[in-house]
Amino acid sequence: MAILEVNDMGKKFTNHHFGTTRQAVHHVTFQLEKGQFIGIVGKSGSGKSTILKSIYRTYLPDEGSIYFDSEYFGKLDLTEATERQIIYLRKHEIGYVSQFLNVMPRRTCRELVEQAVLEMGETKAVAKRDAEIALMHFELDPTIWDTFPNTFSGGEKLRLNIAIATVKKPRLLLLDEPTASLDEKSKQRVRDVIEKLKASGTTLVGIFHDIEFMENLCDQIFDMNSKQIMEVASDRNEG
Ligand SMILES: Nc1ncnc2c1ncn2[C@@H]1O[C@H](COP(=O)(O)OP(=O)(O)OP(=O)(O)O)[C@@H](O)[C@H]1O
Repeated sequence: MAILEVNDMGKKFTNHHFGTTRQAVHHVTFQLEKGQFIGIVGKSGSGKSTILKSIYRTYLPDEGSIYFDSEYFGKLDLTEATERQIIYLRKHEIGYVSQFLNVMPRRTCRELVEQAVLEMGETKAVAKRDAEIALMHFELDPTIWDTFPNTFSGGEKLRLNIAIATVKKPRLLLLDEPTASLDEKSKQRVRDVIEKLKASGTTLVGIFHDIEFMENLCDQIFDMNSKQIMEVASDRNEG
């Protein structure tokens, strides 16, 4: 059974001040089974982020449906889910990583990762252990674990962002160019975590400008230009 089914989804933005309407995306259809990864490719402004934000319900689509097979609620249309359901899903089942760190202020790096684990119902001891493993994996220096991330470098913020989202092992993970300014070694670290999450059943939707990075991880690629799925040969996934 599909974990995520996007059916003929569309979203337009109206600017009341200028009296203009822009169709950001139109006719988006794809489905994902448990543990699959779909990559979205297309030129700048073609609506890639709009698709992710519609699934996360930052935006409410005005056409089509987005069915998510929730562990807690069962199958539900995210375009019709209540705010309470969306809040629950964001906390427990659907993760979103962008290039920007958007976290509670005055929480240390370590506390932020621990908090993410605690939200999944784990004990304090497990949260401490998993947070340290994640921070080490993403090579955040222990000297900054107990400091506030507002002074972190761009790359450190990105790596912390990915650590917070992935430590929860969400059922569905949305990745909006999270590796944009990372070096090759850090990208490899992100790839390792994505591979582990896939193997443990996390379903992923991702946008990466680095097509090579994406191709070897993805089961499907959605091309914004043709609105078609390009199947990725399975031998490429094994390589
Ligand atoms: N909140 C918004 N209000 C108005 N227009 C928006 C909004 N969000 C996106 N758009 C418009 O929708 C279109 C698609 O934007 P989107 O960010 O989804 O593209 P993208 O493919 O992710 O681009 P990029 O690769 O440059 O990040 C753009 O024309 C953008 O201006």
